[in-house]
Amino acid sequence: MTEFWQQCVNHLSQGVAPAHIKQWIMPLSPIGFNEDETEFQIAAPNPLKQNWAQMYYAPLIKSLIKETFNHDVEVVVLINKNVSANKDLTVSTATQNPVQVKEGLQTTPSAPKAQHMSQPAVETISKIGETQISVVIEEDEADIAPSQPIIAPPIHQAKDSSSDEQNEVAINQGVLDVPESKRDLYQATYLNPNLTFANLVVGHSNELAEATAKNVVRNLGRQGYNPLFLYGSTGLGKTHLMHAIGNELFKEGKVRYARYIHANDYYTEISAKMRDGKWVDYRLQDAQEYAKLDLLLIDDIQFFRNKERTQQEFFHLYEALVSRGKQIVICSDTYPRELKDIEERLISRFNSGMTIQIEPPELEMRVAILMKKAENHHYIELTDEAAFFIAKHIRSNVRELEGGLQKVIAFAQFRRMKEITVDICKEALKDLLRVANGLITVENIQKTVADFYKIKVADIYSKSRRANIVRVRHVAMYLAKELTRKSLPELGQAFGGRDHSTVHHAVERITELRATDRELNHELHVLEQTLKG
Ligand SMILES: Nc1ncnc2c1ncn2[C@@H]1O[C@H](COP(=O)(O)OP(=O)(O)OP(=O)(O)O)[C@@H](O)[C@H]1O
Repeated sequence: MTEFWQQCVNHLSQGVAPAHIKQWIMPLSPIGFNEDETEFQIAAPNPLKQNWAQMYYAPLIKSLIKETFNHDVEVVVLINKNVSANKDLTVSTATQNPVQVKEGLQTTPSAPKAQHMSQPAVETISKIGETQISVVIEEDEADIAPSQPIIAPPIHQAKDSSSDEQNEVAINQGVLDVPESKRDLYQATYLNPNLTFANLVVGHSNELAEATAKNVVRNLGRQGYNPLFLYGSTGLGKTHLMHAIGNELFKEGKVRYARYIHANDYYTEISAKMRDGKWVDYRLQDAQEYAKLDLLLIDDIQFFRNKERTQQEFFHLYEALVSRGKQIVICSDTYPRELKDIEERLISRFNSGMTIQIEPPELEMRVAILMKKAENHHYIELTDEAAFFIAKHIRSNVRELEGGLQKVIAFAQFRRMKEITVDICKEALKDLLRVANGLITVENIQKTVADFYKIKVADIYSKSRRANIVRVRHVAMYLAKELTRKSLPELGQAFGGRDHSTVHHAVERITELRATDRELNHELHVLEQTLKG
């Protein structure tokens, strides 16, 4: 058992930061097989570590058991608060470096090494109950210069899938490393190599979407999966998943010509050609190029709203691709039937493949995402309590969660603190907590906005259609959506009994304007700061 557990630890530790090993892997200990040998049980000291281990480590241990003992078992992680091993663990954090499995004990191919790796520096022996665990820590220059962006090694680095080096796309430290021969092709895809399946955290809210995305990779262009239509609110990982599909397909050599494009950029391309009198050129060249694609990934399709010419053009492209069995993946903030001002023939096509929703992540998943993102920053340690604290207070979406973590890290770095505690989070996220704790009310927003633009609060509730009043009302609605947890119907009610769609429209309008109107952006910034105190 000791030897086998050593193998498990080695396997789980590959390419993983020491802080992470110390925090997540070392606290686990083997219990053993149950009586009828259908389960291999592991003990974890608390529910968080139990969840994490069940989600990420159990499948790997299961396959290792299959490999080693040729035995199919379920791996079950149980809580045992008395895992006394925790006290005895002595994983060195003297260097904050990737851990390589000690030679001779290794049973699986080692993870690709970071480019600057030097010789092993420290060998550490840890004790779990009766089990001796050893890991060798190596020096890595990347850690010496933490200010450089470091891409997190995924918990388990993907292994190179092909022996044909010419056609191989290796994954190195979570970044797609595209061979020279394919670099131009890859660049033309506009894919982001950092958005992969390996660094996507999977939980209840996106497990179906992730599984379906992987099915698309397996069944490329197959009816029933084409198009894949992913929808959900902002910042939940739709774009990430879309890029992951593209990267995986490119890596596996299943597509040669792929393209990721935001719907608004597609529209801009088309309208620029029309404006410049180059429509014929567009149809003869650009449109032909699009039609050659093996894979089209189009983001935020709701931006096609009311853009009739773009919709027509896209319809022709869609038909050209799907009729040749080429894959299309679409993202949207809503499901196809709910899309506004989009041609019926497009909507019915969007509906004809696989439509999957991504939902906001639940607490455990938010914690897991934070832990995963914190791995990118080898020079800090995010404590379990701090991760829980952030996850409890930032619930809306992953983008905001990332923003919160960045704030906390910047705050800790500025004060030269390595360990991120709840106190640091409270201090760093003061603004955010005011919002989260409901200290900002709709009434407060209405009053502040009315004062700022020098109109009466009553005008905001009123039915007035005067342009300046409508604009101020929209700004107040936008801020109320951003800074409170009220739903759209609740906000409609708070703004003089209006329909939720009115608030939705106001939020969309101000969001769009804010991206282009610097003055409005500045005003909103001032208002946000005033309201957050
Ligand atoms: N499950 C996840 N695991 C890891 N990172 C995630 C996950 N979900 C989202 N993210 C990260 O959160 C950020 C926002 O995600 P993304 O841009 O994919 O959201 P989106 O749903 O496309 O939002 P929008 O509709 O606003 O475009 C990205 O940095 C992404 O990598």
